[in-house]
Amino acid sequence: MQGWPEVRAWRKAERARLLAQRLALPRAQREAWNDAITPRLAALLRAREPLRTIGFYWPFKGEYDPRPLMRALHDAGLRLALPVVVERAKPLVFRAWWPGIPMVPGVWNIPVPAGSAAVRPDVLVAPLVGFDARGYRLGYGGGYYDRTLGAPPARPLAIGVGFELAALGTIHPQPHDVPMDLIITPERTLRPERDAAAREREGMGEACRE
Ligand SMILES: Nc1nc2c(c(=O)[nH]1)N(C=O)[C@@H](CNc1ccc(C(=O)N[C@@H](CCC(=O)O)C(=O)O)cc1)CN2
Ligand SMILES: Nc1ncnc2c1ncn2[C@@H]1O[C@H](COP(=O)(O)OP(=O)(O)OP(=O)(O)O)[C@@H](O)[C@H]1O
Repeated sequence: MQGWPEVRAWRKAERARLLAQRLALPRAQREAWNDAITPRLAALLRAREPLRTIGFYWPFKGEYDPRPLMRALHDAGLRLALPVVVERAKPLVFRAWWPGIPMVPGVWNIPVPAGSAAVRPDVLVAPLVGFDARGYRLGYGGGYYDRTLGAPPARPLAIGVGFELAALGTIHPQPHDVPMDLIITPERTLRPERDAAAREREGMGEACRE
């Protein structure tokens, strides 16, 4: 693939294909996959304690639905937040969320908390339209998560969540793309950094074997 115009066109087509596939899933299939993701994500977050604030999202277009987990984490005393597009082509702002807080429609009519305080999540759970084994994520094309993760000062731990049908060989990463630290699907947890190091070691092991 040559250059960004070609990659951008390819991403646009892949996005459309993956979204159509996801939206066509029978509800029971989606629910089964959601139910498989929730305990994996919960265990992963528990292993990372102490956590202060977790940035989630309000699902749309057939994304993994994190709301049952959000309620459970809230009851367990964690602080939660939801993304708000405050300005086009700027990082997302996260606003505190708790069960029952009034919501208003944001961009694309995705509900956002009405007027709660802006907070800085130390973990971001990001929905995936597509992903690759190196942890790169394909979203809706706004670049919002890339900008949010690329913005100083402290980079939150980034966890991508999606279904296996979103797996791609490569998303043709560009300089602006920020890889996820972890990716969770109903079937596996990818740790791109660690997996790459393991592949490297195996390769070396092969070469060094007497
Ligand atoms: N559930 C959920 N909430 C979320 C996100 C998400 O991915 N999932 N976001 C994660 O980012 C933010 C909203 N994302 C957006 C991404 C793109 C555009 C947008 O305007 N897209 C252009 C197309 C861009 C292009 O293809 O060049 C458009 O529709 O015209 C708007 C919002 C915040 N909330
Ligand atoms: N840090 C950044 N600074 C400037 N432009 C950026 C930055 N990150 C992304 N962009 C721009 O935003 C667009 C993002 O396209 P890309 O295909 O990477 O989106 P995406 O990762 O699918 O979107 P999203 O993160 O909103 O789900 C590109 O036009 C890119 O040039």
